[in-house]
Amino acid sequence: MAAATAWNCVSGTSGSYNGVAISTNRGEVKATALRVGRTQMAVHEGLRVVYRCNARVIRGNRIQNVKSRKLIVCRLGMNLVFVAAECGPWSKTGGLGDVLGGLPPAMAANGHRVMTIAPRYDQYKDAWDTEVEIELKAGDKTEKVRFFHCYKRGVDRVFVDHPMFLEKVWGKTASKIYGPVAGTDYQDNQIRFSLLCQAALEAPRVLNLNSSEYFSGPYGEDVVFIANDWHTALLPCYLKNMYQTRGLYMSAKVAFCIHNIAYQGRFAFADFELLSLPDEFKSSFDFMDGYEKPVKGRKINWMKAGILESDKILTVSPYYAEELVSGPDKGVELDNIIRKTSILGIVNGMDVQEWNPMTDKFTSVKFDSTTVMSAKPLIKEALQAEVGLPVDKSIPVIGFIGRLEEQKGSDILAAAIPEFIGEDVQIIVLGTGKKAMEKQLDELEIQYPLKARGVAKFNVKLAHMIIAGADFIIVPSRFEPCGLIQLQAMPYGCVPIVASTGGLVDTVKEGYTGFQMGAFNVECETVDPADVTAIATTVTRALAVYGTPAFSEMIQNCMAQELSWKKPAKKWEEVLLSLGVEGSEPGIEGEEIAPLAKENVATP
Ligand SMILES: Nc1ncnc2c1ncn2[C@@H]1O[C@H](COP(=O)(O)OP(=O)(O)O[C@H]2O[C@H](CO)[C@@H](O)[C@H](O)[C@H]2O)[C@@H](O)[C@H]1O
Ligand SMILES: OC[C@H]1O[C@H](O[C@H]2[C@H](O)[C@@H](O)[C@@H](O[C@H]3[C@H](O)[C@@H](O)[C@@H](O)O[C@@H]3CO)O[C@@H]2CO)[C@H](O)[C@@H](O)[C@@H]1O
Repeated sequence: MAAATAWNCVSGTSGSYNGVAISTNRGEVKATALRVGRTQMAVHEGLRVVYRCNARVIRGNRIQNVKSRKLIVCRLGMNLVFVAAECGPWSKTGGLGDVLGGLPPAMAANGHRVMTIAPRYDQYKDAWDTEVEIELKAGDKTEKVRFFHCYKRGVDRVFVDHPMFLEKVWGKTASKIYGPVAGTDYQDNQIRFSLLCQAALEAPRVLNLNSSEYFSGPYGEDVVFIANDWHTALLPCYLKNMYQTRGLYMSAKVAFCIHNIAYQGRFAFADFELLSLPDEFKSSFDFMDGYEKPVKGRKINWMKAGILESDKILTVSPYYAEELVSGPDKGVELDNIIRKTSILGIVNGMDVQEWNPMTDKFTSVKFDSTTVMSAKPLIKEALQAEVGLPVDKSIPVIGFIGRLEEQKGSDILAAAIPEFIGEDVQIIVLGTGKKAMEKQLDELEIQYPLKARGVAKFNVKLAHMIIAGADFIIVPSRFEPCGLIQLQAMPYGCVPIVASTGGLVDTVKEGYTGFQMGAFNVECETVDPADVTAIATTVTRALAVYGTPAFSEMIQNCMAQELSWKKPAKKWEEVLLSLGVEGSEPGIEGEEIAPLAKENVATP
């Protein structure tokens, strides 16, 4: 066993252990510090990351087993600040909120100090006023923002309070985060998200956070910011222009993660004046396209600037990373920019506490891989009864859950249903979004009363019932950066039928854990007849396997996978460490610090 670098036992049973290695019940750890009890760790050569575990302390040729739950092995770790417009469960329109809910606790579990910063859209009952108020520039005005805070699952959850967030969304639903209705944006979104980025840069310096048993005081300046999607693209610009020019945050770095390149934040070129940035940044924002919206011709493009000004560009699956640089169609005209910077894809994890068939609070029967074959038919009957379809456990049921936008291909599915509905099958479609697509859902029941149901609602309970009771989940996306639905479905033995795009390629193996339909036409204005045929033929193929031993095997393959945030978090750690922020060190392998907090669940 290798000797560890300097480490220290701050208090408790055993004195000082300088210069030894320890092995823990989570594998060998080269400890850089050791702590016993709740005593706040005195910073020892900058070491402050702590973790509960049992440990075997090896001192020369003597091995000492220390079985205290209070024993904490410490390594340096990193200070991580995630910034986003959504943060589940407090705010969510879709997968972005889920990622901000799940990845930060997984990073904290590995011993890093982790903060998320998102707007305060509502009077969250678990987040308290820190009474820290700062003044920020917003266009030609000065605005005061306050920070609210709570500490959950090992993460400092920080919420930026300003009427531009709270007044617009409070009392309404989380789908109003970006605009009054799907497809329409608030006029002042640029000011709103400029405030978010500026506040995010202040938070690590001004907030004196002490809720954690393991950390205290402000995060300081040696931090990695993880900016997510276009709303946070100003952050690297402000970091350079407002701080580093003053000698602040000199070693801080920004990783920019693209969750969906379809939304880039394109605005009139003249709006650059609103951003409180000097002209030297103009070229990073400068963008020409052939579209008339929001204005004809030259524009600013927030995401382009975020990509160019950040230190590392990531996205949410390796295959999507390839698609983004493949050409203007899939890179949505930023392919040339991303080719310059390069990009890395890490597949998302999913919330294994919420999506667990053994503990699911929305299903009457709990199951695992040994009981799935007898449990699923019972849940299927409950599902059929819930949506008003004929109750018959022998009929294969296909589910769809998703935002009703062209991305998700619900319009292609609607066109394909007549092609396969003659088979012995039922289909249940759940989603909200564009009104025309919601109407398509309403029509399903009229057209196929005994076979199909469309539910135009955001309904978490029904989403769980579909995933637990349906035999297949269909994901006919034109493009899909990662996709969480197929991840959520597989632990329930709900076999995915997916378009071959983005993360759906990385996470669903043809014939092993699901069925691939081939890549669809990414043109959003048309429904390509070839894609309609691909859905119909693949569904027919899947239905032919239903009920056979091969299908049981697929169910087992799906359920055997480890789809939590654990593995992705390790990959994220590797990338963020490579940015070389002062004082950063790897964490350790750990379990989540506290159970899932579900006090504020946003329902768009
Ligand atoms: N009507 C409804 N009722 C209840 N629950 C519903 C629902 N509609 C959707 N959901 C839930 O919302 C989430 C949607 O996840 P997706 O991965 O499909 O995200 P989305 O496309 O929004 O996000 C983007 O970001 C994520 C995260 O990076 C990427 O996975 C994805 O490809 C990218 O497009 C899931 O948790 C799902 O269960
Ligand atoms: O989780 C779902 C997606 O949520 C985010 O996307 C939002 C996007 O960032 C916003 O700009 C807005 O998008 C609208 C767009 O601005 C507007 O021009 C028009 O095209 O309609 C769009 C939809 O209303 O809302 C999006 C959420 O609906 C997140 O950034 C994505 O990664 C997620 O996929």
